[in-house]
Formats: sequence, structure tokens, C-alpha cells
Amino acid sequence: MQTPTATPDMAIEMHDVVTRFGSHVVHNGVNLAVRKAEVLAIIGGSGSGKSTLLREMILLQQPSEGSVRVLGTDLADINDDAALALRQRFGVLFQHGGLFGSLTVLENIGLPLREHRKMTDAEVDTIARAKLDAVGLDVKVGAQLPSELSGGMLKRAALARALVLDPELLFLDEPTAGLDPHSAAGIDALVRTLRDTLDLTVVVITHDLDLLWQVTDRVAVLADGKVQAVAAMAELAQSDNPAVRTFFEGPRARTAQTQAKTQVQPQAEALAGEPS
Ligand SMILES: Nc1ncnc2c1ncn2[C@@H]1O[C@H](COP(=O)(O)OP(=O)(O)OP(=O)(O)O)[C@@H](O)[C@H]1O
Repeated sequence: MQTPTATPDMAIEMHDVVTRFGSHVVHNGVNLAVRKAEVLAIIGGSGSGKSTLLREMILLQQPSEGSVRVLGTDLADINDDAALALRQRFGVLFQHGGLFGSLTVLENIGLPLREHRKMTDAEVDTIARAKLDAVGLDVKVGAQLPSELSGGMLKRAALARALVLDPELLFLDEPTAGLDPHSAAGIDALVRTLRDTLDLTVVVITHDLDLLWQVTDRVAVLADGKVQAVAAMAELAQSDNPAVRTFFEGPRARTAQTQAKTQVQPQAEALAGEPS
């Protein structure tokens, strides 16, 4: 199949992606384009293939058919050197953080710099501290072990590590899952700030209705093996498509929608951070 040519304004382009695990067809012709400097969420029911789609974007999995292009690079025939270079242009926040428990927070954040940049220890620490600050954590948190942090602080520390190579693209897998509402609101505000100040493109998998309403520019709805719709939440809320309507029905969905409409100030202004 002829691979479609890259579009300069797009950070990610997926064309006719099919993903099979044995006889189980998870994606059956996914088409999705993520614009540069937008926050795009992928939503869908459990097992609809959100995580698999993300894994295909971050070079952890190959689709069975179709093409995936990330930052202009076609992933189909990428060689090891090009894959290494591309990996340094995106950061990933995995659902469970993925920090090494035996390293301090600062050491964890500095790890990608030690792996990919020729820097002295002092230079690594200086950049790692700046990233701690950027995610709203006090410098003294750097000396702590991950096990000593609250859930919200852990997410922030993992986010600092994902940002340490100054990526153009950030992938977030359920960044607010398991957090209390105050900590989740802090992460929402942080993602917005990162997008606004760093011009980052952000792809986020989430079920969090507050995050969807208050942070995203557009939302892609995955169901029945395809992207059913891609639009801003306010537009999706008007959709007649039953696969889309599912996300706007029920009391929690209505509360989040009402809050989004009535909120004058973004909740938990910018980098308020969590109580330690
Ligand atoms: N490596 C694999 N081998 C076999 N089946 C897999 C594999 N990875 C994912 N699947 C299957 O693909 C389907 C989609 O999984 P995926 O984790 O992408 O869904 P999801 O939308 O992220 O779900 P959730 O919201 O529950 O995390 C599931 O049925 C899952 O069991």
C-alpha cells in the first residue's frame, strides 16, 4: 500500500489502521490525525483499543495493517537509529508512573538525560530540578524516594521525567486515574499550562470527564474498531451517534458538563500542587 504523505501541521497521522490479536480484531480501519500543539484525548469503552492505539504511536507495537506517522516519520520501516532519535522527541507518562523505586525522584527525572545526553552530574541535576519546579514540586521532593510521595506528587514526578528531554509530543495514559479530586484538578491545570507555555502536543487517554471538558481541544471517540468522531467536547455533546452519546449520559457526565459551563476560573489555579 502507498503510504500517505506527511501533512506539516499534523503531529500524528494514522491511516486505515487495523490491529488483530489472533482472530480478535481490535482496530478495523482507524483514521486519526493529531494537530500540532493541541490536547487530543482518546476515549472509548474498556477494551475498545485505546491503549493499543497509544502503543502503536510510541513504537511499542506495530499495527497489522495501515500506516502510522509520528512527527513526520513513518513508523513502518523505521530503523533503530531513527527510532532512538524519535523516542527522544516524545515523552510518555504511563498509568502507573513507572518511576524506579530504588532511585530518588531527582535521579529518576535525570535518567533520560544520563542515557541520551553527554552531561555532567551537575548539569543533569540542574535540569532535573528545573523540571521538578515546572511540574509544581518543591525542590526538596527531589531527595525523596517514590514510595514517600502521594499519588498526585508521583504523577507530577513522572511527568517531570517525561519532560526532561524537552519533547515536542507528550503521551499521557490516564494521568488522573486513582487521584482525589483536588490532585486531579491540579494535574488538569498542569497539562493546560504545559500546552500553553511549551506549545506541546498532548495525546491523552482518559475517562476523566473534568479533564475532558476543561483541558482538551478535541476528543476522539473509539468504538467498534474505528474512530467514530473527533471534535471538541461541546460539539460531541450534540452528536446523535450512539457510541458518542454513551459518554454524555448519566449523572457524572451531566455534572462535569455543567461545571465546565459555569466555571469562570480554571479550578485549582495553575500549579497549586498538592499538600505533602
Ligand atoms: N498483546 C495482546 N495480546 C492479545 N490481546 C491483546 C493484547 N493487547 C491488547 N489486547 C486486547 O485488545 C483489546 C483492546 O485492549 P486495550 O488495552 O487497547 O483496550 P483499552 O481501550 O485501552 O481498554 P481499557 O480502558 O480497559 O484499558 C482487549 O480486548 C485486549 O484484551
